[in-house]
Amino acid sequence: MPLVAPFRTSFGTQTVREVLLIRVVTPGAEGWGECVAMQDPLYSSEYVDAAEHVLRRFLVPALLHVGEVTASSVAVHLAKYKGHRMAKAALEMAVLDAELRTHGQSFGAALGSTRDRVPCGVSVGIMDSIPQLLDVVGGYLDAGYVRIKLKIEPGWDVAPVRAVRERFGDDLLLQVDANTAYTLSDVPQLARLDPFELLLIEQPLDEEDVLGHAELARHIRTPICLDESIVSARSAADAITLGACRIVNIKPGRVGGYLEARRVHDVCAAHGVPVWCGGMLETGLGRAANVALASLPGFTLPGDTSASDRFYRTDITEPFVLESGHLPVPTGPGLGVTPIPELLDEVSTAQEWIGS
Ligand SMILES: CC(=O)N[C@@H](Cc1ccc2ccccc2c1)C(=O)O
Ligand SMILES: [Mg+2]
Repeated sequence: MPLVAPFRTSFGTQTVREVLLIRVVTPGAEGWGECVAMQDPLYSSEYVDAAEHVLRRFLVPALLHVGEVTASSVAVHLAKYKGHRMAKAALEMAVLDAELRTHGQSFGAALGSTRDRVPCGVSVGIMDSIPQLLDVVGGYLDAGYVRIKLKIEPGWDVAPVRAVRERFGDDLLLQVDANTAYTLSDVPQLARLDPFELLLIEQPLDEEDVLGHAELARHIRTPICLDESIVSARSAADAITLGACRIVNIKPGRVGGYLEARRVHDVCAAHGVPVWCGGMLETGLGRAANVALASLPGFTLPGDTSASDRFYRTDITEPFVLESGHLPVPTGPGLGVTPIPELLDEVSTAQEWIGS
């Protein structure tokens, strides 16, 4: 799927999204899952071809051998295979969708939704110039987004943040995301962000450097939020206990599924740690599930649950359209959305049936 504009982060520039979808067929209903892995292993170790391979070779056969499968048992059946959380999450999502459609229950109702719409933030890429950045940010604010997140990297951090603060004022909800681009030697530079009263700085250091984030937290005022480091409820509890983060970005694919995402939410709530729903440039399928998740009570910060047109001119489902800075939580059975066949066909490059 082509992106409406190049999206540049500290780990590269994306112009196209290659996405792996899973359709599960059961006697009761069909279910859809979306794997959030990128085409290349730049955000994490997973990537589309690897996810496809591990699903075909190990994960789908494991479920086919079980026979009767429920969504809550998928993770147990797949646990013997290490890692591949995004691939596992996509499979569990498809089984959960089929199960919920069969019983006529929405994702929101199943996960514990307490709201019927969620406030939406937007992730803004690294730009070629400050004027271009200010134009793009202005456009998103005009569209109604309630929070701005700026991608940063060494050489593009203090100046863009200062420019956005000076242009749009101190009341703007503003945060940054480094995608692991800094090290502890950058502490002085990161401390220069403190005067701008950011909501948070997301994943400044390497995803495995939990103690480094705890050390960084002793030298900067901006609250640290972790993304890539949080791969499960256990890792969230460990990071919080070690003082590595005060806020958590929850991405169901990164933690192994929506059921684990709810456990991350519960662990963070138990520690009084606010969470928000991150984004992986999902189609309307993953977007529907993320908006439902983002409506749980502990999601007290606006997430990267942007409208479909933030990234795509044409989504494969009915588009999610921002209404007064919010997206409505789908109410239909399961995801509440399904791919529109002709739109899915237009972007499909390959498909494969794996049956028992
Ligand atoms: C919205 C946002 O910033 N997402 C990720 C980074 C990201 C960036 C580019 C991507 C391209 C294809 C698939 C996933 C991607 C995720 C983040 O929060 O760190
Ligand atoms: Mg991030």
